[in-house]
Amino acid sequence: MHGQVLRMRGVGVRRGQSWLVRDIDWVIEEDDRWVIIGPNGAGKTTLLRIAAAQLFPTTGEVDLLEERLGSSDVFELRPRIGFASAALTEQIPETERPLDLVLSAAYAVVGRWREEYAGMDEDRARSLLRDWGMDTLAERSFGTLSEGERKRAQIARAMMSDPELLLLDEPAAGLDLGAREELVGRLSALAQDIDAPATVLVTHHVEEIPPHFTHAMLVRSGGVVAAGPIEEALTPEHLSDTFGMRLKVEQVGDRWSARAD
Ligand SMILES: Nc1ncnc2c1ncn2[C@@H]1O[C@H](COP(=O)(O)OP(=O)(O)OP(=O)(O)O)[C@@H](O)[C@H]1O
Repeated sequence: MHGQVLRMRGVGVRRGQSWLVRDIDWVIEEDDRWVIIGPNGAGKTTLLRIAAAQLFPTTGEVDLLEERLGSSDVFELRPRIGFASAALTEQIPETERPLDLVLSAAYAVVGRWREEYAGMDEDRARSLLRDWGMDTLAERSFGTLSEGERKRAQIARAMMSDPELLLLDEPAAGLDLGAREELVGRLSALAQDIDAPATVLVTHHVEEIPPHFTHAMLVRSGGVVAAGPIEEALTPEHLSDTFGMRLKVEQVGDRWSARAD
């Protein structure tokens, strides 16, 4: 597919009297790698769930993979989108093997080609597990994996359907420094792969932004503070507005860091 993967226009989500997100305009092109940054409760997960065709906005229009959300079949759309989040991880049984976790993502994809190529699924699942450093752990039970291994198994699963859009909700949350750095390295390699899908990664920490991510959206209280090419969006002013405190932002090499000013 060429061109735009996602376009939101005037998107808002209301629950009761409050707006979880509002006035969101956002375009993702196929080669983009976005990071969404913002404090707790800013609306990051809400935006990701709309992009995953799991949540319909109260207002506005969403064009997702050349389909209009609300007038197309979400069950055909969803397999075209890879989604990994802590909420999904919690649903995985402790006894599940990573191989089956990844393999079962293929069952969501329906159609004749799927039946014809079913024999290739296990090869693809094993190859994805290898890409994410899980080849020796494919047969272990999920409950025995470290936090970092669980995250990597989830991302391998999200990639199984060869998605056109990859959504990662806080993939580095709860990881120790070594596991975080390993994940950031792998995500950076993915970001550089020209065949990789358009990607959106949600995080609270600029230190977790993998090199070669191209765009950033900063959100606060359901609204966009800044969005665009990462070096234009991720300024001290914008980050300070986003977190409601004076922050210094530094770029050292291809990594970012921030602290109170
Ligand atoms: N069904 C709901 N009804 C009312 N409020 C909700 C509902 N779902 C989420 N919210 C609220 O909407 C706001 C945005 O939630 P969201 O999960 O999108 O934020 P977030 O930026 O991902 O936060 P975090 O960083 O803590 O994960 C939060 O204040 C949350 O409490």
